[in-house]
Amino acid sequence: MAETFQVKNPATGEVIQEVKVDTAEEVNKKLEKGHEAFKKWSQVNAHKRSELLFKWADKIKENKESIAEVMTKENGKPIRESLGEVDYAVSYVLWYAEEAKRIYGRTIPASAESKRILVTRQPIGLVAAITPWNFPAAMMTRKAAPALAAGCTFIVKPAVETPLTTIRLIELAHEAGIPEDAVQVVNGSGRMMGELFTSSKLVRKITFTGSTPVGKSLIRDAANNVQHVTMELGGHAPLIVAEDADIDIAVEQTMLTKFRNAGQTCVCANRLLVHESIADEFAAKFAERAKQLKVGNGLDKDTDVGPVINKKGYEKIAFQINDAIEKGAEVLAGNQFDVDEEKGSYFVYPTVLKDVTHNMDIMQEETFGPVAPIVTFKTLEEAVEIANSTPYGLAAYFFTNDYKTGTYLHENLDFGIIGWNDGAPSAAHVPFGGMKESGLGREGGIEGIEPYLETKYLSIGGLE
Ligand SMILES: NC(=O)c1ccc[n+]([C@@H]2O[C@H](COP(=O)([O-])OP(=O)(O)OC[C@H]3O[C@@H](n4cnc5c(N)ncnc54)[C@H](O)[C@@H]3O)[C@@H](O)[C@H]2O)c1
Ligand SMILES: O=CCCC(=O)O
Repeated sequence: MAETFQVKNPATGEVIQEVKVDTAEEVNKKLEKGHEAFKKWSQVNAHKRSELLFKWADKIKENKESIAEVMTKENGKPIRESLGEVDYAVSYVLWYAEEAKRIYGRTIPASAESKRILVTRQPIGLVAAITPWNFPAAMMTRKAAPALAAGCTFIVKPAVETPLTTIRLIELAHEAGIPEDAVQVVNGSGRMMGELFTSSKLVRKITFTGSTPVGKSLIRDAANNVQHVTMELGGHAPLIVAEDADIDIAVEQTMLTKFRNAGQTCVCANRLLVHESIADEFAAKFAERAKQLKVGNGLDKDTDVGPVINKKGYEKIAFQINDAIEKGAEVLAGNQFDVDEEKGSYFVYPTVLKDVTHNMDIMQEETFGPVAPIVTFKTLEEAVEIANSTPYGLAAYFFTNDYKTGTYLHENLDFGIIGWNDGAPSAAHVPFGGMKESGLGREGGIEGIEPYLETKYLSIGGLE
C-alpha cells in the first residue's frame, strides 16, 4: 500500500487530508519528465509563456477564497492573512508574466572588423524547489513564476505541514494550460527529496526557502553536480527605534512586522533595539497594542494571531521566553499559552519582554514566534553593532525622521532588506533576499529571473 502522511490543522488537530508520499522511483520519473518537457517548454515563445502565466494568475484569483481557506486550515494563519498571501502569490505570477517578455541579450563591439559578438540568454533547465510551511503559496510562486517565465521546467516539494495549498496551485497551473510535465509537485520527506534533487544530473538548479542548517546542507550536496543554487534562509531581524522616531508610527509598523503569521516569518522583527530615552514609552504603547490582539483559530474572522505550526516550534518559543525571564527580562505582555498536547495545538499569546540582555538565547537565535524582546541602546554605533552581531542578514528595520540617521543606518546595516519607517517592505517587484547566512541570490524584482538564465556569447568571425 502507498505510504501517506496526514496534514493536520494546527488550531484543532483535525486531520484535513492524507497525502501520498512519492517514492524515490516516482520522483526520479517526474525528474525525467521535467527534463524531457524542458525541450518543448524552452521553445515556447516568450509571449506565449507570458500569456499562460497570466492565465495561471487568473485561475488563482478565481479560486482565492477556497485556496485561502485551505491555507488557514493547514498553516493556522488568520484567514485575512491567507487571503493576503493569495494576492501576494498572484503578484509574483503577474510580475514574471511581464518579465518573460523582457529577457534581453546584447551585442558587444568586437576588437576586429571581421568579427561580431552577440550575447544571448537561455533557460538553465529543470529547476527543483523546496519550500517552507510559513508561506505555502507565495514562497512557491516566487520560484515557479520566474522559472517558467525564463523557459525552465519546475518541480516543487512543499513542506509536509502545508502541501495542500501548493498541490492546488499546481493543479491550477495545469488548468491554465501550462503543460503538466513543465510544472510538477512531489511530496515526502525533505531529506529524501533533497538527496534525490541534488544527486540528479537532470536538475540544473536547486532553489530553497527554509532554515539555514538545511540550506547549508543543500549547498554542500548541490556542489556534487555543480547545480545552481538560490537560498532564502533564516533571519533574525533587528528593528531600531532612534531617539527622534515617531513612536506611534514605530509601534504600528512593529506590530505589522512582529505579529504577522504569529511571528513565523523570516523577516519578522526579532530584536527591538530602542533608544534608552524613549524605551519606556515605546514599550508601554507596544505592549498595550500587543495585548489587544485576539488569539484563536485562524478561520474565525476576528482572529489576529493563530496557533504556531507545531510542538517543535512552540518548544523553541517557550524555551526562549523562559530563558529570558530566568536571566532577568520583565514580561510586559503575554507569556501565556493555550496548549493541547493531545490535539497537538499550540497557541502562544503575543509576548513583549523588557530589560532583555545579549546573553539571552532570544537575542542570538531566530524565534519564529510572537515574542518581542526589547533592548535599549545609547548610540547609533552601538545599535548597529548589536544589529550586525548575528550570522544573519535578511531584514532590518529602523525608525527615524532624521535623514542623517537614516543614511547612516542604511549604509551600515548588513542586511539585504531594509525598512525605513516601514514594517512591510516585501513585494513582488523588489529583490528579496539575505546577506551572510541568510542566503544566496535574490527573488522578486528584475533580479529574480536572473538565476534561471544562462548567459551565452557567440563570436562570429570571417566577416571581412
Ligand atoms: N529567506 C526567506 O525568504 C525565508 C522565507 C520563509 C522562511 N524562511 C526560513 O524558513 C525557516 C522556517 O521554515 P521551516 O521550519 O519549514 O524550515 P525547514 O528548513 O525545516 O524546512 C523547509 C523545507 O525544507 C524541507 N527539509 C527539511 N529538512 C530537509 C533536508 N535535510 N533536506 C532538504 N529539505 C529539507 C522541509 O520539508 C520543508 O519543505 C525559518 O528559518 C525561516 O526564516 C526563510
Ligand atoms: O517568511 C518569509 C517570506 C515572507 C515575505 O515574503 O515577506
